[in-house]
Amino acid sequence: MGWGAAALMLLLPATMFHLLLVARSGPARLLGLPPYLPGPEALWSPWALLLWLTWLGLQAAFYLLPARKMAEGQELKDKTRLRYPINGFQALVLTALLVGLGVSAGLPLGMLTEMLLPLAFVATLTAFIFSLLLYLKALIAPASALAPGGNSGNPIYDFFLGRELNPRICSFDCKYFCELRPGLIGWVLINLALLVQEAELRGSPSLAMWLVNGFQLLYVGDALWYEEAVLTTMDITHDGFGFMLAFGDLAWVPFTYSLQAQFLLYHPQPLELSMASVICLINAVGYCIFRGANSQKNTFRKNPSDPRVAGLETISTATGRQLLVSGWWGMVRHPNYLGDLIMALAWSLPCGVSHLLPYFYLLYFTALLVHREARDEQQCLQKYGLAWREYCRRVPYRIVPYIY
Ligand SMILES: NC(=O)C1=CN([C@@H]2O[C@H](COP(=O)(O)OP(=O)(O)OC[C@H]3O[C@@H](n4cnc5c(N)ncnc54)[C@H](OP(=O)(O)O)[C@@H]3O)[C@@H](O)[C@H]2O)C=CC1
Ligand SMILES: CC(C)CCC[C@@H](C)[C@H]1CC=C2C3=C(CC[C@@]21C)[C@@]1(C)CC[C@H](O)C(C)(C)[C@@H]1CC3
Repeated sequence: MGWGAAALMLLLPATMFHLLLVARSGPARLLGLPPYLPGPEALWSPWALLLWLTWLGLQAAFYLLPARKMAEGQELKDKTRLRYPINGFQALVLTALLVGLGVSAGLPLGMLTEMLLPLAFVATLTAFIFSLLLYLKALIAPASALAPGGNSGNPIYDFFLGRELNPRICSFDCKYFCELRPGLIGWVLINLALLVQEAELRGSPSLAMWLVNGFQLLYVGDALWYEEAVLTTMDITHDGFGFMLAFGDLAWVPFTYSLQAQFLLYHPQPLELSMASVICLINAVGYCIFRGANSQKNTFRKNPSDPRVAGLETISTATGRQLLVSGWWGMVRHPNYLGDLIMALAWSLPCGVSHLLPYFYLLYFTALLVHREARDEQQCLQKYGLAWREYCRRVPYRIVPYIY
């Protein structure tokens, strides 16, 4: 258990650096060796550290600004509910305004692309230090504040999965903040820097770069617009906050999710308008399924008699909650994952089919969602018992109709 966690703690950052190095290399081979191994001078830069800490500080300041709404989380073991500020979209807009002001005052945004390696390094370092502090903090937390997993007694495993469910410093919720702000907004900022750099190098950004930027901005904008929905995801309600999530949120998301744009900067791809239209259509279909399914479930969970969901067929469970068996949730058991995967395909297609590298996200994401689906299935079976079995009988496919 501890060995597996230790191996992942080495493997995940190594994979991220591999991707960063390979994306800028000529052959861009996902499965090949990286072109060179970066020395300390390529990884360490005090400027990158300063920039990273400023970024975290800025996002933390935006988090603390008055919010348009305070939302309540799920009920905790001690029957209390935490409150969360809903101002993520506001943070995105304020960041965009600040960056816009900076660029018009001559800030060389494209230069950010030269700093990706040292930035990824300091983000990884921060994730390690942060997880260590979280681990220590959990030692003095009451038992009711601990996550169901991550408390095995094996320090390496617990450090990796995270011991405390909702670590907070006063009202500042560390996990909720990291899940949506620095990493997700950082991802679209890196994408934008790559677009600006491409324009500087080649006169204008390519159509492929526009598409990747547009699609991923839509995804991040959507996540922040519907921020409240993240409060019901298993990351917030079930998983502890340890190295996996800290590294995932702070380093993995911004530096590997921007892989397609990184690839395009170093490997420009021609894209015809007709093909671009097909790709836009694929993204739109994926987005409609993803948003439709997530909103349908959230509306239903908030108020089952809401007219938008009141006509849907349901199964009653012994807990008093109901399960949807028609609408999006009657098509497959995880229609939101299906939509997300279709979008992931649309993000890679602008990069052409000559390289496997831009499809890394699609491959990784498929593995992540298949694993996540199995975990969720297990939890639902425990929660709903026979009613869940009945749901599985009526909706036999998990993610892809007639296939899986
Ligand atoms: N881009 C990325 O890296 C990632 C994106 N995601 C995305 O995050 C989103 C949230 O995913 P996730 O938190 O995993 O899971 P879901 O949003 O799918 O939530 C699963 C929960 O929904 C409820 N549920 C399941 N079936 C039904 C039904 N038929 N009727 C009503 N409620 C049902 C159950 O909880 P209950 O009954 O308690 O309400 C279940 O535990 C997804 O869109 C996913 O694609 C996720 C991970 C990574
Ligand atoms: C480093 C590991 C290999 C894996 C780490 C996993 C994390 C990167 C993901 C776990 C769940 C996530 C979610 C989103 C981003 C990726 C992580 C943190 C999410 C914020 C993306 C935007 C979506 O709209 C969402 C539904 C809000 C997502 C919630 C889960």
